[in-house]
Amino acid sequence: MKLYKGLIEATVQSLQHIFSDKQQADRVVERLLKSNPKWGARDRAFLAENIYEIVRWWRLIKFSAHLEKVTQSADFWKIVGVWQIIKPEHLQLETDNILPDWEEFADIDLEKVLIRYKEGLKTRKIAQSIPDWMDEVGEKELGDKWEKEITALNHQAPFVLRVNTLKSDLKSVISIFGEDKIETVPEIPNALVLKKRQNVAGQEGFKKGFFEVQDAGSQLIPPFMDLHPGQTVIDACAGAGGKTLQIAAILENKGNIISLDIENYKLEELQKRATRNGVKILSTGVIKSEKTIKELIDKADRLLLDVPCSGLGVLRRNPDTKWKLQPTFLATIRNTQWHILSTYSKMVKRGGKMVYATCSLLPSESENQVTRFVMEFGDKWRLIDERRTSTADEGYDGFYMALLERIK
Ligand SMILES: C[S@@+](CC[C@H](N)C(=O)[O-])C[C@H]1O[C@@H](n2cnc3c(N)ncnc32)[C@H](O)[C@@H]1O
Repeated sequence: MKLYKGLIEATVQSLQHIFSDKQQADRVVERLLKSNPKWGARDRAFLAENIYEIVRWWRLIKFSAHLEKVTQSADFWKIVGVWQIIKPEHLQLETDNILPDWEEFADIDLEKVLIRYKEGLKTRKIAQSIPDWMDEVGEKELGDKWEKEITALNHQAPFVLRVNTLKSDLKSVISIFGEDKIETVPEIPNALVLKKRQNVAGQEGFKKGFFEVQDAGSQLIPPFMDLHPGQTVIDACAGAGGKTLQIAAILENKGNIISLDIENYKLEELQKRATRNGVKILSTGVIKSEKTIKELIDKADRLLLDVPCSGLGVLRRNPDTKWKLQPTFLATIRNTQWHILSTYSKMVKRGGKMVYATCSLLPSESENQVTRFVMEFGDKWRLIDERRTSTADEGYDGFYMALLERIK
């Protein structure tokens, strides 16, 4: 594709916001596209894809560009230029005609870039573009599985919808997009994969709440909770409520859902989404202190603990996590997870069930927390089932879920 200077300039500025100003990549892209409504679909796709792919392959590009640090505007231009050379579809072209004759690209030597790129491919942490510490933790915790998972997590995620059965059905949503543009997912009855990424938020069907955007792996979690209409369900780390909405659909709007979080703005977003989705059984509450939890002791038939985590299982969607996550955060978040699991579990009534879930690949955030819980609270709880999804083997985001029953 011919490179347009305006688009490359916008890419450079966006990367500066992400790496120098530490802004979130998805917000930067969203703002960029919103503030330039005149750009056509092709330009928008080019920008979003280039920015995300450069964030994903940042270390490999930096290495290929022979850059120690990327701080000045000229460094960012070089990064964008080098990416044009090593991006897979251009590597296949075997042409030396990739970069336009712009002064910003003047010191990029294609031959040198390709030699350095090939050298980088020999070392996993450079080839897969991850920080040293992440490669060490991944290898230590996952052994041989690490390489194939991190490789799979470096591909663009599929674009998955969940049909909202409170307002629509599979057939109707398929007909909105056209049978040739969408695929079903055999294991997940209400999941649909759009073959081509598109902005669905502006569509009538979305505004009417007929479907939501939700990864297939995430859609496996609410059905894992053994839900039945009429139950009282607490979603204790609800965020903006992707899973709350699905729980409401499984309950057929019968029963009660109490969605909690420590962040009020997320619950406000959930309320808006719930209205759009036709959810009638939801109340929300901000967790300000332990009091909120104490008031709900023994109240829940089902509890979902979709705990905060490293997010290593969803790197396909949030590649900037690679560069923002710090090893010290892992220790802190494990403590938070343990606190949530050991104290919030009291909200489940006797005979009730809870699901502990993470979007992390690491056993230390997932299996090991549940093993510890069963060791310490085995007189009251039993583990019924566990599941881990694999991006490499199944194509879903990397989730972990454990179903536990309160027996006493
Ligand atoms: C993995 S996200 C939840 C995603 C959400 N369940 C969904 O399906 O969209 C974890 C959430 O836990 C919240 N959180 C962090 N610490 C918490 C705590 N101590 N108690 C409850 N929620 C917490 C975060 O604000 C975040 O929204």
